[in-house]
Amino acid sequence: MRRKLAAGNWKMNGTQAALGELTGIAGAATENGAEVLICPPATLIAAAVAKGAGLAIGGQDCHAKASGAHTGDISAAMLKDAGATYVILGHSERRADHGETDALVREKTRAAWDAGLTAVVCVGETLDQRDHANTLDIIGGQLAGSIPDGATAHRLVVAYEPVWAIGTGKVPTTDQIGEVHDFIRARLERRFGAGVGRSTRILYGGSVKPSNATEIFAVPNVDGALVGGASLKAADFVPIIEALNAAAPEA
Ligand SMILES: O=C[C@H](O)COP(=O)(O)O
Repeated sequence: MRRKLAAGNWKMNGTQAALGELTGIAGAATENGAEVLICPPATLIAAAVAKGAGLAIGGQDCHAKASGAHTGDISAAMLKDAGATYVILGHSERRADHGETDALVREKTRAAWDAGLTAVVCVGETLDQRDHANTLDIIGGQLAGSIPDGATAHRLVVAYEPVWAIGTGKVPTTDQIGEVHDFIRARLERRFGAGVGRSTRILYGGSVKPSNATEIFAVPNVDGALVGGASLKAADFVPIIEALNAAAPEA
């Protein structure tokens, strides 16, 4: 059985004052419900671990190397040392802003696994790619290129985030989400075997809000969400967690 996952990506938002939101968010995390993950800026990870009892805390990126002369970067082991258990990798904003390729994301994922972190590997098509009916080819290529051999359901989560849906208020239809999630599930089963493929969680991300969460979580093979803007405030994120808790478990 796949435990559902409500993941919040705070991106480059938040100072110490933002940690006050964690109390309300943690209040919605129950032992038998969805796992709740918050990925704050790196500066807040240790404090979030201290304050966010009942929450998993993650990083938003890590370097591919374990240590060395890489000014400004953070290794997977450093995230782990600060108390993180997850790290988001290959987010489209990093692919766009920092030129991250599938090959680099694969190296980072390997580094995350070596440090004992669960990697949330992001994939997603641009609007132009969707308009040219290339969505599944793009997703298939990103999956093949960004995930190293040796995946397990414990150390891998896949997040499907259409680039055109991030922060735009535009959301794919439930049929479009379902098509991509079914495709990702099939690719994971084909490459890593039925056991790993069926037990790996696949999140949807892109303009998830309290108003659309229930509909999205009813789509088969949607095991939760990677939420940006609506994870910054407990008042927005808690109803999303509750919608996930209310969603039927996967068949
Ligand atoms: O990582 C989160 C996604 O980029 C979604 O962001 P958003 O919920 O603000 O659209």
